[in-house]
Amino acid sequence: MTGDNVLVCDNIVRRFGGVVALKNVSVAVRQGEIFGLVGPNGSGKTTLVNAITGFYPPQDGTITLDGQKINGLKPFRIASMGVARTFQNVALFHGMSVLDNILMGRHIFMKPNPLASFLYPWWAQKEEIAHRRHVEEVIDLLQLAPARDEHVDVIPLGLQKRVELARALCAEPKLLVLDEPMAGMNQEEKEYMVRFILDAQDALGLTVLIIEHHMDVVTALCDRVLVLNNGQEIAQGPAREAIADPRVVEAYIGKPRNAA
Ligand SMILES: Nc1ncnc2c1ncn2[C@@H]1O[C@H](COP(=O)(O)OP(=O)(O)OP(=O)(O)O)[C@@H](O)[C@H]1O
Repeated sequence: MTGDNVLVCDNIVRRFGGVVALKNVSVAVRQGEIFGLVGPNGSGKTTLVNAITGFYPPQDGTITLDGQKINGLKPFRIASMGVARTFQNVALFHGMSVLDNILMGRHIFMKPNPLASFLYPWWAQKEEIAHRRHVEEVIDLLQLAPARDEHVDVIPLGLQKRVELARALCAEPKLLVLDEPMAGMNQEEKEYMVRFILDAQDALGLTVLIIEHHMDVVTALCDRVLVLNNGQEIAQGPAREAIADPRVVEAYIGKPRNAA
C-alpha cells in the first residue's frame, strides 16, 4: 500500500487489558479522498483514531503518514506533522470567542522568537497578517463570520462543531480526522455540515478520515469505508457497496431468527 496514500495502517493491534479493541486492522487512505470508519458501538473506530493520532499507540502494527512511521510518536508531534482532529464530544476552549478558538488552530505554525520580533518587528507583523489571512479564508468557507465574536459556550452545538472543524482546518492538515462530527445534530444541521465538509474538501484539497454513524451521511460524504465489528474488519470498499454487505447489515441489525 504505497503511491498516493496519505495514511497507511498496517495490521494494527490494540488491547485494553483482556479486551482486544483492534485485531490486525489494515487501511490506507488516499490523497484527496473522504474515507469513512463505520461500525456498531464498541467496534473499535475511536481506538483506531486514537492509535493514528498518538493518544493510544498500537501494541503491534505500523502507521505511516506520507511514508513516515508515526506510531510511538506523541500526539503533539503527530499533530505538527499534519494530522488535525476533532472530537466526539466537542473540545473547544471555554470562555473564549469563536475567533480566538479558531486562531488556536494556527499555534502549530507559531514559533515565538522574541529577539527576532524585537529586531525585525515588520517580520512578526507579516507573519501575523499571514495567519489572519488563512483564518479569514476558513471563516468565510464555513460561514462563521456572523458568530466570530460570540463566546463558544453560548452558541448551539451545531455551530460549536463547525468552530471545531474551522480550528482543525486552520492547521492546514495533510490528514483531517473527524470523530462523529454530526453527533447530536438535527437533520438540517447534519445537511449543513455535510455541505461544509464537501466545500472545504473542494477548496482546500483535503484528505479526510471520518467516524460516522449516520448512513445517509456516510453515503453522501465518503468515497470508501472500512466497517469494523468487534475490532475486526468485516468490509472495506466503496461506501454504498460496503454498507450493503450482508455481514455489515447483520452486524447492525442482527441475523433474522429463521436464518441458518
Ligand atoms: N481507554 C480504554 N480503556 C479500556 N477499554 C477501552 C478503552 N477505549 C476503548 N476501550 C474498549 O475498546 C473497545 C472499542 O471501543 P471504541 O471506543 O474504539 O469503539 P467505537 O467503535 O468507537 O464505539 P462508539 O461508536 O460507541 O464510539 C470497547 O470494548 C471499549 O470498551
